[in-house]
Amino acid sequence: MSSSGTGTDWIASQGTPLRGTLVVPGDKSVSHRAIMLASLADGTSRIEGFLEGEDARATEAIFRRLGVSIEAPGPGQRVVHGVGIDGLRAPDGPLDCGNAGTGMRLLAGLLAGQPFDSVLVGDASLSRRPMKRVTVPLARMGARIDTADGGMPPLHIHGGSALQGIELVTDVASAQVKSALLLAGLYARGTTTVREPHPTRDYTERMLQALGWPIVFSPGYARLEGGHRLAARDIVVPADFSSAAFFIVAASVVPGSDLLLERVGMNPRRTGLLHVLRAMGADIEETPAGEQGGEPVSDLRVRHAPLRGIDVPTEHVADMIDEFPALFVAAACATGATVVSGAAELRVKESDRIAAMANGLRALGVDVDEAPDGATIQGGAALQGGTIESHGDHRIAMAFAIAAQRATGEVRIRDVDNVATSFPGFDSLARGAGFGLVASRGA
Ligand SMILES: O=C(O)C1=C[C@@H](OP(=O)(O)O)[C@@H](O)[C@H](O)C1
Ligand SMILES: C=C(OP(=O)(O)O)C(=O)O
Repeated sequence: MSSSGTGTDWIASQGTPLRGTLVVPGDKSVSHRAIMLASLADGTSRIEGFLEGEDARATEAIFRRLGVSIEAPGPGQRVVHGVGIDGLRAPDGPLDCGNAGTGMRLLAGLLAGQPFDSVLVGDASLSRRPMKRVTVPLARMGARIDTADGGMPPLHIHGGSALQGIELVTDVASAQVKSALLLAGLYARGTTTVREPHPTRDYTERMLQALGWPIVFSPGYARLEGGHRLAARDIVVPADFSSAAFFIVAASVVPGSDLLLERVGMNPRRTGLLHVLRAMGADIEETPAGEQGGEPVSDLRVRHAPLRGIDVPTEHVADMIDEFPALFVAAACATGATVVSGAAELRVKESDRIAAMANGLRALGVDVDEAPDGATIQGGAALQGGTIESHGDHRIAMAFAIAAQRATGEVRIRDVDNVATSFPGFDSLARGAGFGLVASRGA
């Protein structure tokens, strides 16, 4: 997605207290994996709650190009006719991952094990994101992948390599890297073992197990061997915690709010934001609502509460990696300073999220000090109106839509089309809950 400002803008301003009951769309991480693993399974899998966002749809389109028949009988529904672990066929051209780091990195591992060549490309933002984190360890397994200069996409993956299972310790805490190695491990001789510096989301491991592939895993550790098969199974995708996070923060910071978010996915590797917000004084009542697709889900009732700044414990960073844009806004609305550290990964997401949030908050009158791996946000000052660059990053755009609900003037958020990658319909859901938010042609 371009960051030139030629797309849609939002004009956001204070609305009413946030009230009502919301269900946010399906989890992006689970949706990518559901398409991938159902495609490789023997038999037909039905997916419910599939995220109708551009990232997950890009992965779906890629598997169609790889010869998998996927029906879409209704919104959020997919019927995937699996071709079996060795059933993918060579694509007739480059495969477009769109804006999705998850799609490209997981596919790098999966396609490295195929007998055919493939090329993975992405949009302008994805084309600037680092891929050596997957290509270097995959090369140690025997994969042959060429990148552009500096380890950037496109990825030219040479098929027909004999992969060898090895033990790898990842340099960064990244579920994408871990998953790429495990997916290559499906095609490797012997055992692939991955250890992580901090535990990350384990959806790949859980879904492999649910589809019958023997795997041993615990936080920060996963081990599997090649040579098995996957059995088709129906998959229910829970609501995405990272999408719910914007409403959790919004209801916390807008006075008078009382919002119920129903059946939110509560995988413990995703919910770091809840610990941090509660430590800041947030009022979040959690009622377990059973399981969906093997994941715990809860109803979350969030009421406005005064927040105070904290030092964010680094142990929570990996468990809230996509929630920092929203957290920066909570910090700006809290009294006192909030210190974020150990979060250098934020600099290599869809945008440099530390710089994008620091610059945007400064434009609204907030004092922010940047560090290489985080920032100190001085909360408590009244937020002003202003113009914000989203840098074509969905999470930056949504974070500033929340900030605007506390601003004294109008906030123009530029270039918000990218929100459709993870949260299609965010603006209408937000307006329904009480946000002041209208779309406008980019100025
Ligand atoms: O595995 C996944 O589905 C994801 C892992 C995280 O990325 P990293 O693995 O780069 O931390 C996260 O930021 C991304 O939105 C989704
Ligand atoms: C970083 C994200 O996704 P991806 O890496 O898949 O582009 C995100 O959704 O915030």
